[in-house]
Amino acid sequence: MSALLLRPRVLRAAPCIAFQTCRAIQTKPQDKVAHFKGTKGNDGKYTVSLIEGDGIGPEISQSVKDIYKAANVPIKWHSIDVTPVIKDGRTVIPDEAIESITRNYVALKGPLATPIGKGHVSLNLTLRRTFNLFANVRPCKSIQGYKTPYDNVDTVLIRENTEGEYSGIEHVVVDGVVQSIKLITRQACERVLRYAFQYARDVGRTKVRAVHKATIMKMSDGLFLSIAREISKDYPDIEFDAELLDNTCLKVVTDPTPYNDKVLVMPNLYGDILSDMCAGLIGGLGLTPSGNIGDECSIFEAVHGSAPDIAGKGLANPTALLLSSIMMLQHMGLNEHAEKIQTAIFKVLAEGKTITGDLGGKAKTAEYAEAVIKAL
Ligand SMILES: NC(=O)C1=CN([C@@H]2O[C@H](COP(=O)(O)OP(=O)(O)OC[C@H]3O[C@@H](n4cnc5c(N)ncnc54)[C@H](O)[C@@H]3O)[C@@H](O)[C@H]2O)C=CC1
Ligand SMILES: O=C(O)CCC(=O)C(=O)O
Repeated sequence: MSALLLRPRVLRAAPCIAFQTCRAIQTKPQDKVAHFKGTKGNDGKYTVSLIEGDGIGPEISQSVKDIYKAANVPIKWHSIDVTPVIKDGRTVIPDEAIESITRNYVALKGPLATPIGKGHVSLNLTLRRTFNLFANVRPCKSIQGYKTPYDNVDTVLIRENTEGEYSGIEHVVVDGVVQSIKLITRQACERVLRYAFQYARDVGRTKVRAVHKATIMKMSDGLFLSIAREISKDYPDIEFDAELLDNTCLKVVTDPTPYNDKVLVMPNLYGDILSDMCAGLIGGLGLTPSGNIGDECSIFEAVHGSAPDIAGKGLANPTALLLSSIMMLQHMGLNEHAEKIQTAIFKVLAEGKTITGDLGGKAKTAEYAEAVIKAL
């Protein structure tokens, strides 16, 4: 049944946190049972849908596949093609791809490029909407041994993932005047906010902070904020406050430490931008993972895009996609495998001998992956 049809009482049920966490992603392991619905096949393996993606996507996906094979992770990849098709005048994901993710409940996705100012709609956004992936969880934690201006960044940002500024409702009013609508619904606010409070509780973060611009967007962000206040009453153990987005940006880059005990939750666009900013604090987009979480399926992907400037040169850092896959393994309850691979990644990064160019090293993507395999 469409979530839109659910009665409010059902919507208010606390969402189950979709994945367990460990050192890279968070500071404290969770004890909550993941709600991954997939089951192993007769061969003892899970099937995971894999979208290799555009630009650097195939290169970094290859690293994940190589490392998983070496680590004997009980996963079979089902590669799917999401080249868009037009159906009834709308750009949609091919049925086979939708069926694969629906069947497997989980996917790992490389970056998908979107044409600028023309062409097809974003397939990233289409996937999030198709599968109702309402919360985008973006943790960002300093890598031990990799020196940046701050060595204690540990932010967790949860972004509303299906509407807001990315609703895709745009039209020409008259020649020279266009309108893009920021759509905010109570239903989408409630589910992502409740998820954020529950997430904070489950991972031992004591505060939830709503990031907004309700001073300007009094109705849309105003609704988000007022629902955040309402929901906070159901979580008396979690401190709640709110902060204007511009102030958050200033404070995070001035001193990220006060954000280490918080979960930041916000409308779609703010989360997109703020997460890139946080990535900059720990060494860049080559390092930050994310999970698009839904009630049925979840899709894990790096925060970064297709990096056309370095695509096809073997220069990409696969760590962000690898850490996204670690979030995926935790979501699937494959914690030992997650821990083993993650430990190897951090060992290689901390040693600093075989790191990629974005981190100041000289290693090619495949050499880095080989070093991780040796460290397993
Ligand atoms: N979730 C997704 O699939 C996303 C897709 N995109 C798409 O990606 C395309 C390019 O967007 P950009 O704005 O250039 O952002 P981008 O994230 O692709 O690249 C920004 C900068 O970060 C670097 N970078 C990114 N990932 C890296 C990695 N793994 N290793 C080393 N360096 C890395 C790039 O070389 C570039 O200099 C666009 O078509 C956009 O629509 C952008 C963001 C997210
Ligand atoms: O779909 C795109 O082109 C980029 C989307 C993006 O940056 C994101 O939402 O993470």
